[in-house]
Order: sequence, then structure tokens, then C-alpha cells
Amino acid sequence: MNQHYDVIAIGAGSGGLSVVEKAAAYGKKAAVVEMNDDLGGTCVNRGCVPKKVMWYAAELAHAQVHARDYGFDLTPGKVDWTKLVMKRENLIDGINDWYRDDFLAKAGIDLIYGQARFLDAHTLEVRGERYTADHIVIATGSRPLVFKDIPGAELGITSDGFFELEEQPQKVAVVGGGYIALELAGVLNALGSDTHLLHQGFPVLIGFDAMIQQGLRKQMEADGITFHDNDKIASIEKQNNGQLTVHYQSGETLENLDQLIWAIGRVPNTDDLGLNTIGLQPAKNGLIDVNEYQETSVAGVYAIGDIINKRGVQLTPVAIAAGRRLSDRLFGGMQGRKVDYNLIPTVMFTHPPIGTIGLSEEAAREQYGDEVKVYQTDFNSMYYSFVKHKVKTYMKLIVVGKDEKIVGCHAMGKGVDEMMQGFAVALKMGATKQDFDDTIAIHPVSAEEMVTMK
Ligand SMILES: Cc1cc2nc3c(=O)[nH]c(=O)nc-3n(C[C@H](O)[C@H](O)[C@H](O)COP(=O)(O)OP(=O)(O)OC[C@H]3O[C@@H](n4cnc5c(N)ncnc54)[C@H](O)[C@@H]3O)c2cc1C
Ligand SMILES: NC(=O)c1ccc[n+]([C@@H]2O[C@H](COP(=O)([O-])OP(=O)(O)OC[C@H]3O[C@@H](n4cnc5c(N)ncnc54)[C@H](O)[C@@H]3O)[C@@H](O)[C@H]2O)c1
Repeated sequence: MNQHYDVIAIGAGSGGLSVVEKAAAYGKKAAVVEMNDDLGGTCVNRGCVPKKVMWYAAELAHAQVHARDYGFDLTPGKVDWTKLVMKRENLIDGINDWYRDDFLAKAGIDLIYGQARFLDAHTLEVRGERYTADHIVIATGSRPLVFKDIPGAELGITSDGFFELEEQPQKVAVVGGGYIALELAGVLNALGSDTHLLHQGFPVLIGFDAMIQQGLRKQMEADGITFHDNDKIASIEKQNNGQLTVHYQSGETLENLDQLIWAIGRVPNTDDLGLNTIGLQPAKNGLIDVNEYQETSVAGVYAIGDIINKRGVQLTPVAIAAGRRLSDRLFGGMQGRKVDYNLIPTVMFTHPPIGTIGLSEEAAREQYGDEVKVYQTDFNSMYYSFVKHKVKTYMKLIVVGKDEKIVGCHAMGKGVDEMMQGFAVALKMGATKQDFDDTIAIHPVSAEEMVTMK
């Protein structure tokens, strides 16, 4: 039997769920196809949500040590990993139930289980059934890149495997230097694992402002993470006791690892989608090119979220914004409604967190040359005044032109994770340095330095 919809999204992740939610709100017949048992995609099940729970736990590990310096009579305890994981998974189960029973069912959105394949631009096949739609949205996201060309690479796990760990590794190597590598390394280190970061000569925090790159590295090292900068992995071997040994190309080794985590990037989920059938050719990196309205080169077929070929936008709120705006435009009569991919704020949940909006100083100088001026500060926030474990706060504003329009805002330190959203609004509205100067500070908080920087 052929069922026809106004819109079908492929993938029940951040992007796919948003597009059908909005379409249903406009009274349209919508369905979402999902091949996994869980709903909510990467963010809910293997990304933002479980990661943030682990980050909170790691923050608490630090706070216990700080509490002693504040006069609390306590001995910092180790986390019960099993209990933590159980609570985390219960939270995720609850979100899944909510998606199924409230989000989808109450809105009358059909959930089609299985892997979708295009038969033509308006027809999908899922488990032998055909479904047609006026509009089909590819929101299939990405999965961790698994290394194949190093002998023993399969002995390592990825971020997906990290969230399946039943025991805390005592000694662990994290390979990579981006969001996932640094976040996971930070969690493991704070919770007491002997943590080694192997970035094999690849840049750490690529694209971030140099102040953040250097500041975070310094802090992570001070907190006990060992950086192996240029050691290149030749092979990975399992020892008789089940632990792993990394053999470097130099002949040196890193031994007795309980786990090795590959965090070297992600691959788009475009294989087996039948894109050839509809004449849609992904870019060389496997991602899908779209125009500013999320339209692919095939009429009636759109792409949103991690799958699109744009750098630095693989974030949940970006996928959600794209899904909602696409439905606004297709079904809500809002012509011209689209995502502005400039000035997207982002926070990396390291210890301390880092937050960034807009251009790094390097990128601003490339774009605006001598018009660029930089305001910068670093300080010890009051929280750490009598705490032995010192964590510096860094802030930077990058401005251009005579009116000193702010094109970049970067911070690292306690509380910046909750601080950046408001500053993102200001930058989006075109704030200048003078606007910041004219804003009365809140005292005593770290954020006041943002409006008092000289
Ligand atoms: C460890 C980690 C931490 C992260 N932390 C953050 C964070 O703190 N903040 C943030 O903003 N972002 C974070 N992200 C990124 C965020 O998770 C993604 O940007 C977001 O999930 C992208 O949404 P999406 O809808 O494009 O794809 P996804 O959420 O990946 O959803 C795609 C869905 O499509 C399904 N699918 C794929 N192919 C098919 C098919 N052929 N048929 C049917 N279904 C299919 C998949 O099973 C999946 O459920 C994190 C990612 C990871 C891995
Ligand atoms: N807090 C957040 O918002 C958050 C958290 C996690 C992930 N994400 C999103 O997910 C995306 C994917 O994260 P990711 O960490 O997989 O990718 P990434 O692109 O952020 O980082 C990949 C890193 O691996 C390094 N690398 C590549 N090949 C390597 C190799 N062979 N050996 C060692 N290092 C190597 C790269 O230089 C880079 O630093 C991010 O770009 C981000 O958009 C966001």
C-alpha cells in the first residue's frame, strides 16, 4: 500500500524531528523514518545529552576538591560509574518515551521504522513498503569515523562505545583534537582516569581563536592530561591481560591502556540512501550540498543538520533551526525564511568550558586586515581565590572598523557555558564595543569583564 504525505523526514534526530513537528503544527501530514530503535538521534542518545550528564559529574568531581578549600570537611569520593551510567540511561529512556508518546503520537506524526531508500525524488522504500511525499528531507546525520588502515585499530572504540562503557577505564588514550576528543578526555580525567590525548600532529581545536587554543591546552595539562603531540600510531595490540599497547612509528609505546577512543571526526550517513537513483551526487566528503533554503539539486528533496556540506555547523540547534525554518517556508507561508549560518554560538564542554561566537582573531585579520582591533583579558575569577586548583578565565572581543562592530567573542572559564547565549543575541543584533561599554555590569560575576574590557 502506498501512503502519501506532505513531508517525510529521513532520520528522527534533531533535524528530522523538528521539520515534521513544525509541518504537523501547520496541519500537514508528516512522517519520520528512523532505522534505529531510539528516537532523538545522536544528540539525545549518543551525543549532547549523555555527554552533558558526564560533564556535570566531572564538574562535581572538581567541585568536591574545591569544597575542601572552602572549609567543607569532606574527602573527595570516586564516582560510582555504574550508578552514574544507569541514571544517565534512565534519563535518555525518558526522553525517548516522551518523543514517542507525546511529541510524535500527540501531533499525529507517523513514525516509520526502518532504513529509508529513495526510489525516486518523491518515493521512499522502507522495509519493502513504499511511501510518497511532496517533500522529502534528508536528515540522516553522521556516525563516528572508524579507523581501518592501522593494524589493531578495531581494538579501539568511538564516542558511541564510550557511552556503552560499563566500567570506567583506569588508563585511557583519546585520539583526536576536536570537540569530542577534548570533551571526553576532560570527563575521564576529572573522574580520575589516567588520560592521554593523542593528536598525532593534527591541530588541536582547529579554527578556534589562538587564545582559547593555548589557554585550554595549558589548563588541560595542568589538570593532568598528557598530550602526545607528534607521536604517530603505527599499530595497536592487545596484551595478554586484555589491555592495549599503542606502538608509535618512532618505536616507542604507550602501554596498559584499558581503552583507546577514536575521536577523529565523523562520516555522513549517505550510503544506502539510494541517492544515485535520484541523481543526487554527494560532495567528495560525502556531505550534501544545499542552497540557502536547504534545497538540494533535486527538486522536492532537502537536506538539514549534520549531513549538509557546511563547515562548523554540525550542532543540534543548527539542525533544529534548519528543520523549523524549512517547514515555516514550505507550509507556513513564510517566504524567504532560512537559517543565517553566521555568528553561530557554540560551547565546548571542557573543564573549564569554552565558548565562541563569530570569527577568531586570525580569521578576522584575514577578512578585514588592519581594520581589526582586539580587546582581551585574563583573570582569576573570585571562585578560585582560595582554591588551590587554579583555573584562569580568558575573554576576547574582536572588533572591526571605526564603529568597532563586534565580529568575534571568545571566552574560556567557569560559567562561560551559560554566559555565551546572551552575548550571541547582542552580536546577532550588530552590537559594537560602545554598546558593550554602555551596558552596566553585573557584579560580582565573570561576565562583567565582557562589558568592562579595555
Ligand atoms: C559525542 C557528541 C557530543 C555532542 N555534543 C553536542 C553538544 O553538546 N551540543 C551540540 O549542539 N551538538 C552536539 N553534538 C552534535 C549533535 O549531536 C549533532 O549536530 C546533531 O545530532 C545533528 O542532528 P541531525 O538531525 O543532523 O542528525 P542525527 O541526530 O545524527 O540524526 C540522524 C538520524 O538519522 C537516522 N538515519 C540515518 N540514516 C537513515 C536512513 N537511511 N533511514 C532512516 N534513518 C536513518 C539515524 O539513525 C539518526 O537517528 C554532539 C555529537 C556527538 C557525537
Ligand atoms: N559541545 C558541542 O557543541 C559538540 C560536542 C561534540 C561534537 N560536536 C559536533 O560534532 C562535530 C564532530 O566532532 P568531532 O570531535 O568528531 O570532530 P572535529 O572535527 O571537531 O574534530 C576532529 C579532530 O580530529 C583530528 N584528527 C583527524 N584525523 C586525526 C588522526 N588521524 N589522528 C588524530 N587526530 C585526528 C582533527 O584535527 C580534529 O581536531 C563537531 O565538529 C561539532 O560540530 C559539538
